[in-house]
Amino acid sequence: MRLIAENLGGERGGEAVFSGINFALEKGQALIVTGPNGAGKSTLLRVVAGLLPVAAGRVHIEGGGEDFPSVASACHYLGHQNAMKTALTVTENLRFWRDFSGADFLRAEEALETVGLGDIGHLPFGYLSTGQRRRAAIAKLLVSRRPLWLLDEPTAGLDKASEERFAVLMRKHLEGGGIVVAATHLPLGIEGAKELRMGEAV
Ligand SMILES: Nc1ncnc2c1ncn2[C@@H]1O[C@H](COP(=O)(O)OP(=O)(O)OP(=O)(O)O)[C@@H](O)[C@H]1O
Repeated sequence: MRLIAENLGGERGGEAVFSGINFALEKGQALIVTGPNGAGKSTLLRVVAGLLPVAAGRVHIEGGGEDFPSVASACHYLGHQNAMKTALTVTENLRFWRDFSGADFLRAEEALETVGLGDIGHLPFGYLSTGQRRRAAIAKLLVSRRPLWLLDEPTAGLDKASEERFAVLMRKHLEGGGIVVAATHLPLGIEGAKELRMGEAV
């Protein structure tokens, strides 16, 4: 399976934010997207995920077969907002995402154990600290099996131990043939990742 962007352009509010983006990622490869605030990293991830329209060029999956014919069907998108309902418990939120995304992987309880939140699944998501919310959102990546992880500043708000735990999860995902595209200002602990630096030319 490959993720390919060809001459990709994106815009916000009718203004071009980036253009001419090209990359091709094979199974097991990661792309780290860097650049200053406002460079268009989040916009790029949202365009790739299909949450914003493509303004120019195209982005597609090759060799995804029947299970993953499109980027949208192949990806987990982890945005700045954690996409969890504050009034539902952490476990209820993860069960929702497991049902919604299909391709069951870990159970909600197992995913929470994996991110070190095994004892707070019963709490409403709204009670969690910033870092705990991020860890619960990371657990969302583990409740259904999707090969492409699109991650927007995934480690923002995480303590050192959680950062390291997340690096292990990403490495496992890559070793299992997954693909990662991550926008970040911080090192993510993945060796051999490609880098795309944005904000230098539009
Ligand atoms: N809804 C919107 N309408 C108009 N312009 C927008 C909208 N959302 C974002 N922008 C603009 O698009 C540009 C790119 O923003 P984006 O969030 O993609 O940058 P970023 O590289 O992810 O920044 P950061 O490092 O601060 O997260 C910015 O100039 C921003 O002001």
